[in-house]
Amino acid sequence: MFDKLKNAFKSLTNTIVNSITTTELSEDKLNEIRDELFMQLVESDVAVDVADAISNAIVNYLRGLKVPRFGDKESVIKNGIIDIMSKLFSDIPDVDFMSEVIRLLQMKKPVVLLFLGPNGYGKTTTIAKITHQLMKRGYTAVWAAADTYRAGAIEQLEGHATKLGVRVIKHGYGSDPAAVAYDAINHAKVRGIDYVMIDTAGRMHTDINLMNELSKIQRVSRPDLSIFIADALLGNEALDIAKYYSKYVKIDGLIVTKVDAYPKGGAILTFLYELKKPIYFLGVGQGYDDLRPFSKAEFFRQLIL
Ligand SMILES: Nc1nc2c(ncn2[C@@H]2O[C@H](COP(=O)(O)OP(=O)(O)OP(=O)(O)O)[C@@H](O)[C@H]2O)c(=O)[nH]1
Repeated sequence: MFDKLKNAFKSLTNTIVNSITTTELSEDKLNEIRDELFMQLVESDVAVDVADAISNAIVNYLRGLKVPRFGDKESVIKNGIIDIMSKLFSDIPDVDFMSEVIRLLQMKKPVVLLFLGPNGYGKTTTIAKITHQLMKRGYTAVWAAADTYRAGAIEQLEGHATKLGVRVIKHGYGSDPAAVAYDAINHAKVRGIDYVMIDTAGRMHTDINLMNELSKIQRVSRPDLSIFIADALLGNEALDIAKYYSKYVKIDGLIVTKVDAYPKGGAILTFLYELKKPIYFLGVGQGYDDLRPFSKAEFFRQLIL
């Protein structure tokens, strides 16, 4: 995964290892390294501002750096770059999603999870994947079919629900989605169900009615976590949409889908840097087990080591 982004860091390390000696790198060489890294990051789908911040931070680290003549240059440099990346992204927490939702359940029941994002980004599939993970650990869930707008949305949710053996709380199309969410939470309270997953509509994101609708669902259901589903393949578009959503609804964290079909990898750095929200999982396929917990530290190690 992320081959293009990994190659960008690999060629960066190679250039540095081949140029750095016991003397410092010249300003000309540093500029060359910065420009080359910037280009490769942008080609790997990292947004321009983010590519700029990363290449500047790395060049600042290299300025004045000397490595011992017989030292292991490569590992000094790789670890240095990991350190710089960790500092640059230090204001975004790493959250272990499963531990967090299980911790929340010690304090209240049901735990309410709200899923947000445009149509087709993978909301429904992700709800099914997370439910499957929770059910494997012995927890119970109910789903709220709060996309009462798009024809077929309820049936699509029910398709996954049948496979997993989950109850779907639904009203008719055109009904108030906040009422569906409210009913699902009550259902869970009465039956002692652990988790409520709320599926929401994702039609044209600039639709102000949709934003008001989502904001009402959030007010009524008071979710413990509101999760934006971001499609990796749609990088910058997904970023703009997430920013737009966040003017109207609170977003606690992200799940990035379709990473299996996305060798570039750069959108992950862009989402982290621009949105300053934790990424809980990466979606890596269409099956229910195709969900990988995400950790920044691990991601940087994968890219650089
Ligand atoms: N390869 C891959 N496909 C995925 C992933 N997540 C979702 N998909 C596929 O993306 C398509 C859209 O996913 P849905 O879950 O239907 O998306 P949605 O956001 O609920 O969209 P609507 O149903 O249009 O509201 C489906 O074909 C999924 O199987 C993933 O991580 N990897």
